[in-house]
Amino acid sequence: MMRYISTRGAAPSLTFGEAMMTGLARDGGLYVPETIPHISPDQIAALVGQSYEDIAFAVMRPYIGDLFTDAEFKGLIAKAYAGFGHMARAPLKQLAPNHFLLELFHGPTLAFKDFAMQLIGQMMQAALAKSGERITIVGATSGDTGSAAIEAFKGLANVDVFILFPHGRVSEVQRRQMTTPDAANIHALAIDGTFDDAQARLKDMFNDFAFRDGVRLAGVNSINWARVLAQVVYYFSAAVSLGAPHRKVSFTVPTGNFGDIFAGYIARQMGLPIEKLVIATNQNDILHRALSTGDYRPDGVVPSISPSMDIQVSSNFERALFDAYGRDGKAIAALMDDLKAGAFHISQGALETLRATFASGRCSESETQDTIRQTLNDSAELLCPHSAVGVYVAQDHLGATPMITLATAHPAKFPDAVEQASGLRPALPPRMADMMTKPERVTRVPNDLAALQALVRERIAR
Ligand SMILES: N[C@@H](CCOP(=O)(O)O)C(=O)O
Repeated sequence: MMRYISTRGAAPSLTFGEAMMTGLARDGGLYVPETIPHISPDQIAALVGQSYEDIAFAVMRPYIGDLFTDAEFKGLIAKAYAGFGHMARAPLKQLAPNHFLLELFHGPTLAFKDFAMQLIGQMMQAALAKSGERITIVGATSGDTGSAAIEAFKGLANVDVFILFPHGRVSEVQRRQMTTPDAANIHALAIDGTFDDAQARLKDMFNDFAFRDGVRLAGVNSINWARVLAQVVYYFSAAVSLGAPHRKVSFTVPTGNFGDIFAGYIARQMGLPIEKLVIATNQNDILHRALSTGDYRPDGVVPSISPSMDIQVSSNFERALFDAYGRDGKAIAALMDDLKAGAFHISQGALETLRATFASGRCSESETQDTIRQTLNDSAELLCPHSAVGVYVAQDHLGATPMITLATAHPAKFPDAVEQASGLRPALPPRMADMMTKPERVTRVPNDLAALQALVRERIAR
């Protein structure tokens, strides 16, 4: 049965169910499968024409061990995607010759995060129903993960959800998606700091074992392997629509915490014929700089019109480094120690390994705006700023291989930025129309571990 190991090599290996409920490994690392299951060209060919749900089952089944029976797992997948607003779940649109857009924003909160969050919501509920346990989820968000988690877990009796978002650094729609749900188990916390601060405090909570065990802490960020796994599926669904396994494709991914593009990497490792995975960054371009120079050096988060990507410490890059360093946990632990001291340098061998799979590019604020305007004119597609970053960077990598750019969020989540760029103000779906006038429930919190822990303890004791 599949086991999961830590990228830092000093935590016990776990089953899928344990890794899903654990979040961060106890040595501070991230869980990855001990081996990556291979899908043969014939098995990929058999996915052609299947529903998104059937592809999801075929791709994820080898990873989940005996946590669920086949029938249970199929039932959870069906429930997870039933609320999506598009029959195809992740439809492909053509933008230009050999350039396609994968629309990942038809889920309940209008962002790609719903693909994984809706499913892990179902899986965690089913696992908790079997164990009878109660958990405390703490999540860090730069805008999209938070609302997706709240939507997936609101109102559940055995889960409390605390979402840390950077005060004043998410769009109004993103903020209201987190602050207007009135379920008692939801706690929206606006932290005085950046997303990197929020994610660092979240990891601090996991690394404080007394706190972690005391509140039964669980994570739904992409530090949780189950999040990454669910996102592998749409790489398969898109690639088979464009001719895989007989034709290669490439993907460009607007990138922040590196979870989404890492899911593409896993699809490639499984055998999906992906030529290149292109990392698209906004002005917070640490990943582009790291791939270009080998230097991974955070230099402060600068707010942008694509706020979900305003990140300098991309958690999942650690998973890619783990493979690039030949799965040497000690080497990864040393790099992460260097990062605590300010930066790390990627060895030449590891850099070449990364460059064999990944390319990268950066998009400025004005290029983002121009791309929104230009894409509307040329293809009648209104992009959100994050997707525009992807489309801009993809244009430098177009060629004989079909390029699929991930459209990670609906433009209506960022109406001000989109209107400023295009003159069009995208409307929220009618089901969300009252959100802009509902009362908000939010607690402003300092960037301070002890204060956050006290707040969590106090709220769950109520
Ligand atoms: N861009 C994300 C940041 C958190 O990423 P995650 O994939 O680790 O949950 C967001 O919008 O919250």
